[in-house]
Amino acid sequence: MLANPATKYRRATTVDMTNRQWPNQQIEKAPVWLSTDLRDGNQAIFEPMSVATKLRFFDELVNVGFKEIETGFPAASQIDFDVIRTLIDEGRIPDDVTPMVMTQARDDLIERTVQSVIGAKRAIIHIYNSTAPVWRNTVFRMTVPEVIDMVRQRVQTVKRLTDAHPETEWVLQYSPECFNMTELDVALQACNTAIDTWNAGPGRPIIINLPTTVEWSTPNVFADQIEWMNTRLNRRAHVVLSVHPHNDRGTGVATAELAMMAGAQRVEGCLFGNGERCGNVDIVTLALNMYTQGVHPGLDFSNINAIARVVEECTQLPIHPRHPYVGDLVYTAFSGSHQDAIKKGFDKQIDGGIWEVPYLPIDPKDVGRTYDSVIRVNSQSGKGGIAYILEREHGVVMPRRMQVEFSAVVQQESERTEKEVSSTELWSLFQRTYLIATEQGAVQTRFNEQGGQTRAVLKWQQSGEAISVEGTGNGPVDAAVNALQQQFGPFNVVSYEERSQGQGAQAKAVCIIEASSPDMPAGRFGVGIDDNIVMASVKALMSVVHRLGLQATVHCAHD
Ligand SMILES: CC(=O)SCCNC(=O)CCNC(=O)[C@H](O)C(C)(C)COP(=O)(O)OP(=O)(O)OC[C@H]1O[C@@H](n2cnc3c(N)ncnc32)[C@H](O)[C@@H]1OP(=O)(O)O
Ligand SMILES: CC(C)C(=O)C(=O)O
Repeated sequence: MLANPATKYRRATTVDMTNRQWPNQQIEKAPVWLSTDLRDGNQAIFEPMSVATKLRFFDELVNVGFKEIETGFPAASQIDFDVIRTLIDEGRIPDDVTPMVMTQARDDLIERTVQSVIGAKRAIIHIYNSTAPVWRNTVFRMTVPEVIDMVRQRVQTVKRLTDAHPETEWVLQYSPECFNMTELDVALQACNTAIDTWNAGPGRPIIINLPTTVEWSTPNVFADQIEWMNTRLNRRAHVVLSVHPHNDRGTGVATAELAMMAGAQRVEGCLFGNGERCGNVDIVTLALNMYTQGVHPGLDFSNINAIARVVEECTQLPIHPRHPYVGDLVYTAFSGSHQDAIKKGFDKQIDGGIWEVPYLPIDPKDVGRTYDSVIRVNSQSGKGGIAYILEREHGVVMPRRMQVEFSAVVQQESERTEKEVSSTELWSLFQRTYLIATEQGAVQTRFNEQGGQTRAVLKWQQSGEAISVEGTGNGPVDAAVNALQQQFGPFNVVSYEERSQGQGAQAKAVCIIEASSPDMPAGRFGVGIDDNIVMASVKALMSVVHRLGLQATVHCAHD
């Protein structure tokens, strides 16, 4: 890299404006969306799409809700010509959808382009030429007046060819390519020439499409450029002002959003930001950004994964796991404080209420995603996330102090393995920690009432010995505690919770007991799960005794 990049790179020209309006605007309604997936997107992939693939993609775009779709560059490729002809000849374009075809501003190409859409109900002919100084001087080797004259002549060609087919409703789209790098007065002259030559007016609509062909400035400069044009275009009421942002600086979405605030009525882009170099603006992100501001974008992403799979198959390009709204990881929190906040947010979230779950800007369900992987556990995770998974996937609701206790166990495990702890592994760790003692040696119990007291007899095998203990108390749990104290010495039940796991006939009782002992005054938790509530409590007691590290002190009543 250079010590002084200013010797090599020119800074974008700012717009001299004192009364800019766009910073005070908000995006209040959806723009007209044009998908250029089949044109700009198709220009940017290893293997351009076949006719069949393009037709499949077109159907998907219609399903998503696009009303304008650029199907290709028919004068450049037979495939693109065949696609648009198939769509028209087979009546595959819904009445409310308008196809667009693109061409350079060259007579021979325009002629073939118009031929490709003869017979369409409505069609947009899109012509472009670059207006920026480097292109004028290097590619076209033309002066400004010569470039303007080229625009006039090519629009006349489109007009002449389309006027011969009044059965189609024709729309002209003119793009001054590299608009963002063009002197504003030159861009305005080119656009107004197109507008006037087309004779835009009632029944003769025109789209003026202003691209950031190669993104060059901060988005606020582009917004200024759009506002400047918006207030100066001829016949403004008959012009649809469109933008076509690219993403070379990684600010394509911001550029489009500020442009909409500055007066853009239409946005061209691709699903998931495919397109030349760093992509066209990502229409999915733009649309869902609007949605999460409470403005419906008019596009339907309620099954975003299915759409993503179609796009991946058609483009043969994978979508990044962190891609906004759709990436595999974008609804997942690994870090403890995020997990804790998300769990609390879910607990508090009211069905049908304003969405207020921390760290999740959108309810994953609105785009057809589940809550399954919202929380994943690794060494960065904390108690909240672990508790969330155990509760959601295994129906175990841990009391707060137990969450702290178990998260230390999980932390140790994930640091030992240096890996994520899956939900299955988490459950197995939970079982090894809390349930193993009771599952290994099945306890047999007998309870009966004696003079208003409950008498408990507990039997189990321990190190090959059959143990049997007895105790009385004011209920089965109290009696069982007293019986176990005979065997293990004193311990004190600090808290007791019982809930059901599952529903209906399959439901089980989950009992969680916290107990302390003279050697472990801070206490430990034990868990018992059983079809029977009392049995779950006894198992939880056996578990907590084991976790307190209590050893048999008295061997009583051996069978
Ligand atoms: C920013 C964008 O995405 S714009 C879209 C770009 N997409 C494409 O180009 C894909 C399809 N294009 C193609 O396949 C080819 O360019 C074709 C088939 C259309 C034309 O191919 P060719 O006739 O071989 O010409 P080629 O592409 O090399 O064009 C160069 C000529 O066109 C001129 N030209 C380039 N762009 C334009 C334009 N927008 N309007 C008018 N003339 C143009 C150049 O000045 C050059 O003229 P010259 O030969 O007199 O110097
Ligand atoms: C709108 C056209 C010319 C385009 O693809 C671009 O400028 O990026």
